[in-house]
Parts: sequence; structure tokens; C-alpha cells
Amino acid sequence: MAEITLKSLAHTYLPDPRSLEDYAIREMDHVWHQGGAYALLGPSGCGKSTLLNIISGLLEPSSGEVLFDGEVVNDLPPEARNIAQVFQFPVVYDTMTVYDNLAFPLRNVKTPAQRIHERVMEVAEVLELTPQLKRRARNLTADEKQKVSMGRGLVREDVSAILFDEPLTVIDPQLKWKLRRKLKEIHQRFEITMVYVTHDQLEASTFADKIAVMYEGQVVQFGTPRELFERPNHTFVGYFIGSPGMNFLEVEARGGNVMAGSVELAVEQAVHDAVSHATSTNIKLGIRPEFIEVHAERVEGGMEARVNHVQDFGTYSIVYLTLGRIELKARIEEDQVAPTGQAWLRFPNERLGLYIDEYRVEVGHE
Ligand SMILES: Nc1ncnc2c1ncn2[C@@H]1O[C@H](COP(=O)(O)OP(=O)(O)OP(=O)(O)O)[C@@H](O)[C@H]1O
Repeated sequence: MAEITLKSLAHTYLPDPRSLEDYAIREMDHVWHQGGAYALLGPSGCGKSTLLNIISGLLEPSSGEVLFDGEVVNDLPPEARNIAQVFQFPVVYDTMTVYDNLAFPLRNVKTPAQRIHERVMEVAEVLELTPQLKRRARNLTADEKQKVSMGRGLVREDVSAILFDEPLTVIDPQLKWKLRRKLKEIHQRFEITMVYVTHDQLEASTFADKIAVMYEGQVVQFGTPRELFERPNHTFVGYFIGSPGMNFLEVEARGGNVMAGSVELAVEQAVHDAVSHATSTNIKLGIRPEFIEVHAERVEGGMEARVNHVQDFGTYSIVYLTLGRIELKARIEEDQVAPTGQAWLRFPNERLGLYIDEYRVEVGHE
């Protein structure tokens, strides 16, 4: 069991990196605490697998340190790090039985036979593999094989952490949900540090207590699913989390007002001050579709927008709007009548986020 610390870690696959874009991992610090259930979430190519492989020792970082419980492990080979890794595709020995596959990692470290038996039976029970124990692995379905792969990771008691690299890719959609629940149960039972890599926000939030969102080789936010939804720290987190993602409006201070193109926005003085004092011109206001107030009639302080179309999802609808020249999406619940033609929008001040150079800037709400 271990706390995993990444210190000034960076990695490039190029021999002669010239710019930040040449780095698969841009210099970062991060701590995975002992016993946590974490997800590493981000789009394809953002560096998730690179980071996992550095932690497990399959890859040597270009610079920086990996520490387990405060000890630098950079020079330790994967087998000495006691990290179990479960990959996208099952790694099982086809000719062995399920029992022998599960026993293999323990026999390798010369565990007494009695203890091997106890552990294999325990792990098989948790993963619901007991009826398959005597079968050869080659006769299993893809998801049974992946359960064996997971079991091989879980069976050793001395593992510091288990890293899952998109482990449910090959699993039937109906079984995915069940296996995710199973992993969560296993986490609670074994109290082991688990890092689960995925590009699927739903998978991340059902498994993890805390999610690290990765973008362009960096962790741009580390927080609970709720924090990522309510206070995205970076515009990318806003876009990526939520369905649909957050709306962003490019704004500037003009004539004493905060303007989004030709539209004057009703914002608090503190937001106005922050916008007018910003040294950057990359300034955005973000608001989630859920938090835009949509009115079918003119209301005080409402900004007139055009309704382009409404998509009905049964319990809620997404309204596609144009405000000035800005395209917006708003979510309304089933009890609210969808507007047609025009709508009047209000942005509650406490739901607006200010982003300068893509990062959130906190301003006190009145
Ligand atoms: N062996 C390699 N040699 C060169 N470049 C690589 C290698 N492996 C990954 N990369 C590059 O490093 C970057 C990060 O890749 P990585 O596989 O870590 O991302 P990822 O988030 O895991 O993506 P995916 O979800 O598609 O697996 C990408 O630009 C990728 O092309």
C-alpha cells in the first residue's frame, strides 16, 4: 500500500524536444493518497497511458521523480515496485485454468500453498469467478478473461496500488456497469490505492471519489465529480465534463460594461472590475446549460435570444440558442415549456465563472 507522489515529472518521446507541445507529460506535481479510488480522465492522446506506465516503471520519465511513501523509485524495475496494472485487453495464460492464472502471481513470489488457496478463493468470490475456477482461460468470454486479469492484479497482498488502463473497453456495455460496481466494492474491501484511466466521464465518476482531469499532458484539475461540475478550474474541464459541456462567452470591458460581442451582460461589479483590470485579452465567462434561466416571455434583466431548435430527451430538453452572435445551449426540465422563436435569458451571477487565459479566476460574489 502506498502514497504515490509525482514530483516535477515530465516526459517526452522525442530526443530533442523544442517546445511544450513536444512533451507527452508537461512538468507536473501530483499526489495519489494511500487507499484512494481515483480516475485519470482525459481525451485520447492527453498522456494518460504515459503517466500510468511511468508510475508502474514500464517507462522511465525524462525528468522528475516518482515516490512511493516518500521513497524515490525511479531506479526500481516494474517487478520491484509492486504495482499491478490491468490493461485494455486481458492478459491471461490461455492454457492455464482460471485457478492457476489467479495463483500465478503468488506462486511467483513463493507464497505458501495454503495462503495461495485462501487468496484465490477470496478473489474469485469477489469477482464471481468461483464457478469458472477449473476452466481453461481460453474457453472464457472476453469479460470473464478481463475479470481474471483484474483478479491477477488483486490477488497479491503486497501491491502498492492497482492501475487500470481503460479496463472495460472489451466488455459488453451491459456488463460494464456491473463490473464498475464490482471494482468499487473491491476498493472498499481491500482499501488499496486504485487509479482508473478512462476517457469516459460517466465511468470516471461512478468509480472514483476524486478525478484528475488531464489535458495536453497536464492535470488541469483534481477534484470530486461535483467540484468538476460546479467549479471547473479550466475551460477544458468545463467543456469535457457535463452533457452538453459548459458554455463560454468571450467578453471584454467596454463603456463601463462587460460585453460579449454586441451583447451587454448583467454581471456583478466584481466581475466587471476583474475583466477591466485583466492584462490578457483571453477572457471568457462560463455558464453551464443547467444554470441558464430560459424564459418564454420578456423578463426584467433578460437578454433576448433566438431559439434555433429544441431537442427533447424526455425528462429534460436542450434548447439551442443564439445570443447576439454567440451560440449557447440551455437545459430545461420537463415541467418547463420550451420557448419557440425567441427567449429571454438570465445568467445567475453565482453560476457564472470567469476564465482568464483558460483558467478560472475567483471573484467574490455580492
Ligand atoms: N511510444 C511512443 N512513442 C512516441 N510517442 C508516443 C508513444 N506513446 C505515446 N506517444 C504520444 O504521447 C502522447 C500521449 O499519449 P498517451 O498514449 O499517453 O495518451 P492517452 O491519453 O493514454 O491516449 P489514449 O486514450 O488514446 O490511449 C500522444 O501524443 C502520443 O502520440
